[in-house]
Amino acid sequence: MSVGVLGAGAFGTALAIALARKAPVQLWARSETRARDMATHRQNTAYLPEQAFPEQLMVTANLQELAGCDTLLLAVPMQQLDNFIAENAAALQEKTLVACCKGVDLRSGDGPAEIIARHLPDTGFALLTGPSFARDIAVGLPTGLTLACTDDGRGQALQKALSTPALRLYRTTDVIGATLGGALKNVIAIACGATIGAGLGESARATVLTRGFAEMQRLALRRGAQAATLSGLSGFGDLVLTCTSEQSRNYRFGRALGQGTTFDPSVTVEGAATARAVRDIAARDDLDMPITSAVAGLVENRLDVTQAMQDLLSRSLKEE
Ligand SMILES: NC(=O)C1=CN([C@@H]2O[C@H](COP(=O)(O)OP(=O)(O)OC[C@H]3O[C@@H](n4cnc5c(N)ncnc54)[C@H](O)[C@@H]3O)[C@@H](O)[C@H]2O)C=CC1
Ligand SMILES: O=C(CO)COP(=O)(O)O
Repeated sequence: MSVGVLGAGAFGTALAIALARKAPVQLWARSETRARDMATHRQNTAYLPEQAFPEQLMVTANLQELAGCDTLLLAVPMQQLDNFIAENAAALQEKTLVACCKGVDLRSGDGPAEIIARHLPDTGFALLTGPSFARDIAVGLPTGLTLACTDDGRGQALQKALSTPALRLYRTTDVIGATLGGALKNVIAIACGATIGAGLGESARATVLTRGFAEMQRLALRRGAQAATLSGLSGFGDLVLTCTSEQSRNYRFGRALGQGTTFDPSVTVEGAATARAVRDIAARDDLDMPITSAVAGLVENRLDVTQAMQDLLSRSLKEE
């Protein structure tokens, strides 16, 4: 299997570094200047400074140079995926595409599998997701991920090719569960960050995390996911990591909301758009997702954290 990575942000670069420790990898960046800078300095100074590129990592801004790769990892932000696939469909045909993004597209309500199937119906698809910070993967710290692929034969081949001594992939055929777990945990991480940022305490965060997990399960099971996937790395595992770590951008964005401070708008925060997309899906499916709705309200500046928590606390008492 010959692997290329599309998208040279933090995650694409980290995956390329990890995989290039065992085999040649081509990393594609959309900016020619950035690609040249990375090729010269053998590191990604913008997104992952001080992580030296292995010898077998090649960088290019020319997609044609990845023509020989049969497997392409897509590491562009979720809200850019549709345009990215549409613009580059010709170069992506007859490849196995492994989406590495986490989220739900705001315009269509779709995940990566549906978006790719719309543009490239005959293309093999898998999703790589789970608890992992880019820097940890780049450094070579032990990390477990979920590889979801409905075609288990393809899934097995990908699992083998994309695992390394430090990066351990677990396999599932439940693409729906893996997609929704990875998408929704970011929304709940924003809520947890907001809870801590507003000074509401760690006990409150534990409740938000746990009730957020109940929302994740409610939506995912309704959409056909398996409960075991939600309890696995791509669901519960990533939820715990993202809701409790200062490394998480979603958590830090939420914390800034709670503190009433500004947050750099250029930073990728997948949970912000996903909260709005999922709030709309839940309304259509007649599902109760109060924490997700609250995050959507915070993101849209219709609510502040005090009001959002007051709304959650004043709901009628329920069975767990
Ligand atoms: N950073 C992390 O620790 C992890 C990130 N992810 C996921 O990976 C995905 C990408 O995130 P990051 O790499 O962290 O984001 P990032 O903000 O570090 O990088 C995004 C990259 O995508 C490129 N990009 C944006 N729009 C594009 C377009 N239209 N065409 C081509 N390239 C485009 C940017 O130039 C940039 O290189 C997200 O869905 C994120 O949730 C998943 C696990 C860990
Ligand atoms: O997905 C991630 C960890 O698994 C990265 O989280 P952030 O996007 O919140 O930084």
